[in-house]
Amino acid sequence: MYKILTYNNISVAGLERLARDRYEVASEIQHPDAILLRSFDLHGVAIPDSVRCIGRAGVGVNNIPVEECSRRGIPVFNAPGGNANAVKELVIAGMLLAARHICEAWDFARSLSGDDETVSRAVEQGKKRFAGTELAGKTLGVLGLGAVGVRVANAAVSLGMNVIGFDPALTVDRAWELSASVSRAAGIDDSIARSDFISLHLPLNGETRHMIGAARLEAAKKGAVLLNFSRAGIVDEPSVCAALDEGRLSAYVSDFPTSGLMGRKGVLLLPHLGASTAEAEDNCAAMVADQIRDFLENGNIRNSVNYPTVEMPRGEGHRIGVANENVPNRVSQISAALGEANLNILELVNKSRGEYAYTLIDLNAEVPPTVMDRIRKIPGVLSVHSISNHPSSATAAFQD
Ligand SMILES: NC(=O)C1=CN([C@@H]2O[C@H](COP(=O)(O)OP(=O)(O)OC[C@H]3O[C@@H](n4cnc5c(N)ncnc54)[C@H](O)[C@@H]3O)[C@@H](O)[C@H]2O)C=CC1
Ligand SMILES: O=C(O)C(=O)COP(=O)(O)O
Repeated sequence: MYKILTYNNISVAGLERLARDRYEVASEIQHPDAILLRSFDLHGVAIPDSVRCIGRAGVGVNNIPVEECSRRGIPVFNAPGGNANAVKELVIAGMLLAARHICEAWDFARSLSGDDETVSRAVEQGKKRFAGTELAGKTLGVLGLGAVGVRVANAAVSLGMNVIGFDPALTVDRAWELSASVSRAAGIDDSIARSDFISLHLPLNGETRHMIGAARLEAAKKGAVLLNFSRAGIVDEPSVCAALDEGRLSAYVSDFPTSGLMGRKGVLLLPHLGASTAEAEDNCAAMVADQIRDFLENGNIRNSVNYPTVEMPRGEGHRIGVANENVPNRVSQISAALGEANLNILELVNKSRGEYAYTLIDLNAEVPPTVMDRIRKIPGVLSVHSISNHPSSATAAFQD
């Protein structure tokens, strides 16, 4: 039995991929083989030694100590694109909420009382306070053209907006998906200076933390709207508040409430709802459950944020998976240890990614625990697992 420790509610569509006869899935469990979570903050949590991989049923992994996992030979999986459509739809809603003052107007309409005539009079007198602007013809600057950013950009084009975008690492696939009407901004400053709406779609990391600060916001068009469906930490909150106070920004639409933003004029807050649709929750949970399963049962790595993609079809051999530092001679030392134990390598795949590498080896016989220990002790080897000899159909299920 494999044991999966869950944090957060994981969609049934994902849990169903982990068959009850082979998987025990629970929010409290001893010696888990894997952790399956959404936004739960894993920083500061002692990850048990038994954990072989971590699956994030979503995209952002800033809630996971990825560096520590890498050093311990633990692949971290996520679900690229699995919730992108859900986020895109809420971003479009966010632009409309701000442009048409929908939240304030909704509050006003809900506050009305009296008979039909009284209400009707109040409506006609009050509505001028909520007159807005249209999206068509306005410029949207999209920062980060990944799964979400590209969809937001394309949807905005279809609403008649002029769209500019910036992504220093735009992939060829994303470039193909992007509408030809989206033009390229020279950089972040250029995007901000030219936009009526600025939408952030990049990961929170050391480079992007507080990326949107005072200097950049000073260059914004007067009355611009800033939308943040990425992470709170990408903006410098005091600078955003100052820009709102000065009227430099007319609204800040954020999926990440903080005490400093609550109740502040011009701030529209949603409770981290971007990925909270039935479809996105199902997609992400199913993708990540399949990836965890394929790793535990076959040693394959797909959609990992810290280890290379490694997939090897299952044959007759006895399989081991080794995570190691990406330095010379690791594979030769591993194969020497196997050879000295008279084990014959049938297939071997070794891939590296940055500082880390991963090797899958099929052998003619089971690797005895003493040899596994010997491999484990090779300097630079981070984790070694013997992979059960009952290949799963996880890959096939995923491709469906
Ligand atoms: N509100 C919510 O519920 C959700 C929030 N998110 C957040 O949105 C972020 C983006 O999601 P996806 O588009 O699916 O991720 P993605 O990985 O497909 O795209 C991120 C893009 O940002 C770009 N990027 C990185 N650094 C940049 C920089 N300094 N300037 C401009 N672009 C930069 C990357 O090159 C990449 O193309 C996630 O990392 C997550 O934090 C994602 C899903 C749901
Ligand atoms: O996928 C992401 O990055 C998200 O922010 C979604 O978070 P959630 O799974 O809804 O807690």
